[in-house]
Amino acid sequence: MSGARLRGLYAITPDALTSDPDRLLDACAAALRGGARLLQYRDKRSPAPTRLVLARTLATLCRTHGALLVVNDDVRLAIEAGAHGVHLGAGDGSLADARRQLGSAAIVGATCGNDLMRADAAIDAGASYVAFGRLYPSRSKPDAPPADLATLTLARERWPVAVCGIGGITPTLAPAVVAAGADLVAAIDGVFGAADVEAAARAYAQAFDAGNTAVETGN
Ligand SMILES: Cc1ncc(COP(=O)(O)OP(=O)(O)O)c(N)n1
Ligand SMILES: Cc1nc(C(=O)O)sc1CCOP(=O)(O)O
Ligand SMILES: [Mg+2]
Repeated sequence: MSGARLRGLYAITPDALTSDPDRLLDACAAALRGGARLLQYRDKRSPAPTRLVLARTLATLCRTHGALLVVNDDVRLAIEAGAHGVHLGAGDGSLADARRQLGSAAIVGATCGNDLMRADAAIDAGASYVAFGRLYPSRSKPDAPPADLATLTLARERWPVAVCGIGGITPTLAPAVVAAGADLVAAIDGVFGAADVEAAARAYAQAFDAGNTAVETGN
């Protein structure tokens, strides 16, 4: 599936579950059953051996569901785990080096804030998608600087690579993000903070259904 266009719900693992692998794996399985197309393993707390075991298990789980695993921050872990790719922010190392190490079929995602020039440089360096956020107030990352839906629209018009929106996106807000031009809607709390993770993921996935016009701007 790596060669296919990236589109759909992009669920990102929450800090709250990284210390409880069984609950983490159950919640990720539910998100994938609900229709998440990409899963990001984002774990800044666990020791390296635990992260390798979890990343390998999540890569297998994603394959079982026809989905893709992206590892946050760590190219080496992505390779060792057999993940489909990596997501890198400004301080996480070179996108071009990641592309070289992972190969042409891998996913290499880049944090771009609200900055189209950063996106331009990321695409030149080989990014598969460019992520803009935070679009709404975020409980998971409250200090992330704000970004506009209009930036998604400009990026969508300008480049052929996938455009990702992130930050405070709930299932209710997802249709507005897709309407603005997002190919990928990334979310932590809206998926994994839900009482029913599978149902929440399904609600996000519906934002990508043709003809969904249930746009709520959140403003
Ligand atoms: C899809 C997606 N977009 C943005 C980020 C943020 O990455 P970064 O700026 O490196 O911050 P951390 O997530 O590492 O705290 C992301 N992880 N995923
Ligand atoms: C990890 C992350 N990066 C962001 C950015 O703007 O770059 S916002 C964010 C948190 C996303 O979680 P939630 O869906 O719970 O707001
Ligand atoms: Mg990072």
